[in-house]
Amino acid sequence: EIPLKYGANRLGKRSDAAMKKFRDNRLGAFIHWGLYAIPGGEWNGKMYNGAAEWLKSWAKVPADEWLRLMDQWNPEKFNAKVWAKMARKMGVKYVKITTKHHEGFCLWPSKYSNYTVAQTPYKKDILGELVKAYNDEGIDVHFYFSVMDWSHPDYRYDIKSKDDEVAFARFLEFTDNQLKELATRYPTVKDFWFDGTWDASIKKNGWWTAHAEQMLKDLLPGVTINSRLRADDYGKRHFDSNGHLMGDYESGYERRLPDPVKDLKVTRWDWEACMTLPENQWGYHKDWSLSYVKTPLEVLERIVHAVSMGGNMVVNFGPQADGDFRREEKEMADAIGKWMQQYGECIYGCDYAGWDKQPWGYYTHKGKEVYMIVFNPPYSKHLVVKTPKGTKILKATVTNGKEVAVTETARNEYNVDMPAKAPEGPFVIKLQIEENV
Ligand SMILES: C#C[C@@H]1N[C@@H](C)[C@@H](O)[C@H]1O
Repeated sequence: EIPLKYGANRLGKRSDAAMKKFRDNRLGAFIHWGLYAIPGGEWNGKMYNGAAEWLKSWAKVPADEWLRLMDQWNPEKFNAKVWAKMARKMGVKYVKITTKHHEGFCLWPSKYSNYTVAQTPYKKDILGELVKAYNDEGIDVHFYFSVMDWSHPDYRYDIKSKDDEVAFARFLEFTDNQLKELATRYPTVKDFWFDGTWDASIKKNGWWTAHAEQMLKDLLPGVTINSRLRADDYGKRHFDSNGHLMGDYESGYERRLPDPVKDLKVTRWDWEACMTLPENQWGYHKDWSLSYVKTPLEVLERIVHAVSMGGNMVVNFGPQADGDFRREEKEMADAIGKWMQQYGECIYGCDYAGWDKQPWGYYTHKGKEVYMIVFNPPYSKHLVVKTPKGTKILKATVTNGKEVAVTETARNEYNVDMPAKAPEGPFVIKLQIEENV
């Protein structure tokens, strides 16, 4: 192996309680909320169909002009308790909040920046209100933090001169200060999800990424850190130059998922995917007609797909500037919540089953049980199941406890009958199994 000073600190999955909780949570929500919610994708009368939180970039708005949006930041409908109840009803076990996105506006009153909620008409600590409200509902809070900061004069996309080096060193110190501030002000935070780490300036400072991870772990024992923060001695990201995962879980699956047959390598490590409802809108965009918007069924399938491969799924919400959510997002949260209420046991605490993928849907596994989550019921009314060598199916029940017939058709092959009255929409059959027979 290539000797590395800033490569992976650990081989294999973390096995401590904090990581187990991260893993068992399985379903999270993303909150992308910042100044970008005010223009909602429109600038000087022109609508941009790129991601709304990148509008400053699409419309080439100078930082000082963009940050003047702070004068309008006063979400009069914002109620952290209402947001937390919506998350609980959706069945998410954690929420990732954008503490600071690329624009540099901080949802907390950072003493290291003039671009924070404290300098807006709203004044109050939004992040603090949200952390308390979610925690009071038993929901873990994770912090999204963008290293790239378009508001900061010392940010550099690349390091091409001594001046760049000196400025970027100041920037990294500023970033350390903000991270320490977040960790000490909000000690119940469970995870840092870093973004905006793809520039050459970060790749050339792999040492800092390892330092930032260690600094947070010293301040918050058990905290989890995503792979996207990390760059090794040679600028390799997520996986170091020896192919080992850096950070505690892979975070490369943004708006995409590993193939359930060809990409089974992901089951060897922890990973978390995140997704948007439109094709690519994280922050609030006024006009969702500009791209396809996923149905609850399509969102559900992505959640189940991720868990079936041993990953977590985070579904994104982009609150309006007034602090309320758009109708489509409220309806989505409601629809997912109804399904999770009925079938959540096949998601929470579940993992990759290691059984061959079948066309009718997905498997998840917990203890002595394997769950079949059926999205595509076959005309044959039989669900073909192939178990690994040495594994037998003892019994199959639908969630209301009713048994369905299981017929062995060959060694390690079974037909599991569809329930006589198949429920509307994706449903779950629970298999009692016996292994090493
Ligand atoms: C690119 C990019 C960013 N990564 C996603 C999680 C959003 O924050 C988007 O703006």
